[in-house]
Amino acid sequence: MAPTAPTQRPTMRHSSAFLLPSTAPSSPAPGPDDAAVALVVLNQPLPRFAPLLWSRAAVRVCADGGANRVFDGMPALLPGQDPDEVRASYKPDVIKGDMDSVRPEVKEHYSNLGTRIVDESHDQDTTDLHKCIAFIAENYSATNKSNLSILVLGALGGRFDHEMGNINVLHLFPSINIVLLSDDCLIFLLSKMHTHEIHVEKSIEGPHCGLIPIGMPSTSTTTTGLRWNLDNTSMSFGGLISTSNIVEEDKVTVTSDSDLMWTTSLRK
Ligand SMILES: Nc1ncnc2c1ncn2[C@@H]1O[C@H](COP(=O)(O)OP(=O)(O)OP(=O)(O)O)[C@@H](O)[C@H]1O
Ligand SMILES: Cc1ncc(C[n+]2csc(CCO)c2C)c(N)n1
Repeated sequence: MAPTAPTQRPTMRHSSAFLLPSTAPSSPAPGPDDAAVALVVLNQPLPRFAPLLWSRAAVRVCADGGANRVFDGMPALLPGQDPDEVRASYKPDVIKGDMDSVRPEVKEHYSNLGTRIVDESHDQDTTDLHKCIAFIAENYSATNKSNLSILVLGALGGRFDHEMGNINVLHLFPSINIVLLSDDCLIFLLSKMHTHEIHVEKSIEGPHCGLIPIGMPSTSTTTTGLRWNLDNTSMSFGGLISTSNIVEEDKVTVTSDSDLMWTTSLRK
């Protein structure tokens, strides 16, 4: 009998070029071949790069109290500009959630500017972030979704139950490229269906990184480009997980028999 061919997975490429300033010499602002960006703002302090990502996004959605953060936080991040003008130009397309956190005057302000308000207070089983991702997924056709990145601002560094709920959303929508962001780090999911090529933008991210089997153990993970690479290695909670690892090369590759969370630190 002929030997079985090793499983070949298609390669998926990842890059955080969306965080590069437009003036960066190595990389221009995203062009027509780049993924479309949808932005979701959560109810946490806005990261410093919020105005940049806002300007790159095709659609901007606030999860409930995330609208307060845009209303209060964008003028604070743009101190040279008139706060009223900032509030007029940084207008969310949608505010969605169970509406127990957005302040009435903030809701009124954006509603008057034409923001769509989607009140789902009847649903107490899904989080506001889940509701926002579902909204974006429903409003993008299947073909567009493969070319869509959803960037989630304020997803980490707050309440632990919220952080875990935010990470669960990555697993609820495994076929959508979702990146959880804070001022300090980013996280995305690496599906076991692909080999992953992660292009690390060293001017803005690293050197610290982690590769974490969050849903179930991995019996075999292989990497290149890290200081402590895995070579057909098992990972599980209670055993080895790869934290405090270091990115050594511009390109990191990961192949695993389980979905893994990839995280890198962001430079200040
Ligand atoms: N402390 C936090 N840490 C991490 N994420 C947060 C935190 N607070 C809010 N979020 C995120 O922002 C979203 C909107 O939060 P908001 O405070 O408006 O409503 P909530 O009632 O606390 O959240 P939910 O309705 O989802 O339980 C949440 O779904 C969550 O994703
Ligand atoms: C088993 C279980 N645990 C917690 C909640 C509470 N909860 C989860 S999402 C959500 C909506 C918040 O906008 C709320 C209240 C639930 N429903 N079911």
